[in-house]
Amino acid sequence: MQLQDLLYGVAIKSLTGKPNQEVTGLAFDSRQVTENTLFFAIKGTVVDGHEYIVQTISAGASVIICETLPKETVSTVTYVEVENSSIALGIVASNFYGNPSTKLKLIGITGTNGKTTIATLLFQLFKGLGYHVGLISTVQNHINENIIPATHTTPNPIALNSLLQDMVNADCEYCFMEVSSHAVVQHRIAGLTFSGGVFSNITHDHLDFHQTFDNYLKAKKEFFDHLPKSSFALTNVDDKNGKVMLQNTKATKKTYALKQMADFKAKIIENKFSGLNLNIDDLDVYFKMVGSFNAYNLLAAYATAILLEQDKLEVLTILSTLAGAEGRFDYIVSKQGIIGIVDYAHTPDAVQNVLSTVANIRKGTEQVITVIGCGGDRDKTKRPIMAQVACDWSDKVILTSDNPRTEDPQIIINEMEKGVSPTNQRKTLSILDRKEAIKTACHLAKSGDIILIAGKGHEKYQEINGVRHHFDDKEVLTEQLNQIN
Ligand SMILES: CC(=O)N[C@H]1[C@@H](OP(=O)(O)OP(=O)(O)OC[C@H]2O[C@@H](n3ccc(=O)[nH]c3=O)[C@H](O)[C@@H]2O)O[C@H](CO)[C@@H](O)[C@@H]1O[C@H](C)C(=O)N[C@@H](C)C(=O)N[C@H](CCC(=O)O)C(=O)O
Ligand SMILES: Nc1ncnc2c1ncn2[C@@H]1O[C@H](COP(=O)(O)OP(=O)(O)OP(=O)(O)O)[C@@H](O)[C@H]1O
Ligand SMILES: N[C@H](CCC[C@H](N)C(=O)O)C(=O)O
Ligand SMILES: [Mg+2]
Repeated sequence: MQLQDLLYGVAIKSLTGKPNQEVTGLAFDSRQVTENTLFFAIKGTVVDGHEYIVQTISAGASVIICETLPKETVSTVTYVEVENSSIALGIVASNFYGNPSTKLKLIGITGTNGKTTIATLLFQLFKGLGYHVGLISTVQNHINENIIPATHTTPNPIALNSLLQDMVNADCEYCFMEVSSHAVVQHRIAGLTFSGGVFSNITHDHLDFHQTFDNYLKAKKEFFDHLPKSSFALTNVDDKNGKVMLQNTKATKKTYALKQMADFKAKIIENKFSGLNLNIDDLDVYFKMVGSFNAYNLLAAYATAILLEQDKLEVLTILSTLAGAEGRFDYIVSKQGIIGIVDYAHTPDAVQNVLSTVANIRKGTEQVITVIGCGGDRDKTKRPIMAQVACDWSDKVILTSDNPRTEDPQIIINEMEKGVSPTNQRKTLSILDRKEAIKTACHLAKSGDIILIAGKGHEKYQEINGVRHHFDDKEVLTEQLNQIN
């Protein structure tokens, strides 16, 4: 493709060299550069991509997009100076792949918790309604029936636009995607045309990356600030920051809530292990999904479908049969009648939501045993709070390892232990090995008891020092529950 066409929509500060270079590939990583590649020099959280410019030219890069021009330039190479290389990457990637987001209806879902659940429900719902559909999510990406493994919640702009182009080629009319706050700040969604945006909620997470809650909130809000006038912006007004999200959006504002006045309302009639009974837009409907937090997710999916002009009865009929995403309140009952739940709760709010759901639906005499850890190289401030919430809502807690990544897992556990109050200490154990922790929980449980394994949900690995070792909470839990008599 010609450079001039790729640069359409990019705010250029200066251009040095031929403006009509042929570009056959894009890369933001020097290690991916080959002949006639356009290289984007990006200042990252670890290194500065500008340091690799010379190396990429030796590897065949014909165009460099950068924020600072190198002191020495090469005459055969075109240098495009921009204010922000990450924004340019989003716009150029979109042009390179034929602006696929304009050729289908792209709906973005943002919020601390619930993104995967809402996006997956919408994907399953629209497939059930007979459409060709795409999904971009933490668990996996989908083009209709085809599964494409996910590396991030929101992929980088090259992977993202390539995926969207494949969806367009597969005749997808809709794509439901998660928009993480990292993706907004790093402009992974720059250049995309959204038909709608959905906000689930905002609570404590990712303060390692955003530093303050206010920055985190601004990142989420920025997604709505950039939505086009032709799109809709749907927000949860039961969340105290729900209205803030839409303050400056040009999109058509719509609201949903269980407790406040809203455009889309639902009321929980019954909340049991067998599912939810909701009154939704004046109709009583039974759903397979469990927990009041899932009432919000179901309502968000329902409202989105109605805003996308789908038939109310058809939508509710299909939604009532769906189970949501893998590893979210996924439960099994052992031969002895022990209930084992695997859930992806990895924030204080999510842990509280899952455990309060358990508290609401338990009969009263059984014990709740929670196995929980916190990820390494992630927000350290949530560690003691997650342990505290787990203790406040459980009869026994086993603190263990999650994905330690490059950190010492024992130090992570020590930081969690700081949240355990003296009165809660007697119900808390620390077992470093996650399998041992799950095994111990199963041995402590008696018939009727409820075991929650929190934090890793669908994940099939445990990441230790850059290596992903096979680990599957549900597999281990099932195996251990089957072994006890
Ligand atoms: C903190 C973070 O988001 N990091 C992402 C970021 O990396 P970075 O800014 O640290 O990059 P860097 O290593 O400093 O490098 C800077 C630039 O130099 C380039 N480089 C680097 C080395 C080299 O030899 N040559 C070279 O050209 C890099 O490709 C990059 O363009 O840009 C990379 C490329 O897109 C991402 O893969 C990487 O995700 C890391 C792996 C990650 O773990 N991200 C997580 C935190 C994340 O994004 N999570 C959210 C979900 C959060 C949620 O669920 O709510 C997500 O959307 O997945
Ligand atoms: N609407 C909700 N409100 C609060 N907690 C929720 C909600 N939906 C799900 N949760 C909790 O959060 C966990 C993660 O849910 P989900 O995967 O849908 O969120 P996510 O926003 O995609 O997370 P991530 O940021 O990791 O991608 C669930 O396992 C559950 O414990
Ligand atoms: N998207 C979240 C997932 C956390 C899952 C948890 N198992 C962990 O590793 O911390 C993150 O990257 O922060
Ligand atoms: Mg997700």
